[in-house]
Amino acid sequence: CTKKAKMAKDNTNGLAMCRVLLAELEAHQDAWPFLTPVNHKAVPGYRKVIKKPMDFSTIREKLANNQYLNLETFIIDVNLVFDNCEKFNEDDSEIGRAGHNMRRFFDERWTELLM
Ligand SMILES: Cc1ncccc1N[C@@H](C)c1ccc2c(c1)OCCCO2
Repeated sequence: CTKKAKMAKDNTNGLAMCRVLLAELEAHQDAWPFLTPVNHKAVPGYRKVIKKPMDFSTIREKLANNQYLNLETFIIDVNLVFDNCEKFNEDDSEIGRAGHNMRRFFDERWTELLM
């Protein structure tokens, strides 16, 4: 088993974990604000404030197009969803709370799967 073969196996395992984690994020009851791209026509100011929009359906598309090298690049996009949420929404708002709940859920799940 060469180093390269081990790396390839790790990436395969990592990508399998991305699929499991994404399915769980999409199924979460607090996922509703994050399932599709924010329509900037329906949300004034969003396009100006949020430089790198991201949502679960875009992550699903990127995963299907093999655009994630490994688990790490996937985690970066998921965290972008939650960082955008914190930037735009008050902590004490429906969407803000959903974002905090989803981030906590995600952090707990990927650390469980990895440890
Ligand atoms: C994650 C996020 N951050 C900031 C604003 C919106 C969103 N999510 C989008 C999908 C959304 C959620 C609720 C909405 C909405 C759009 O349409 C405008 C009317 C109110 O209802």
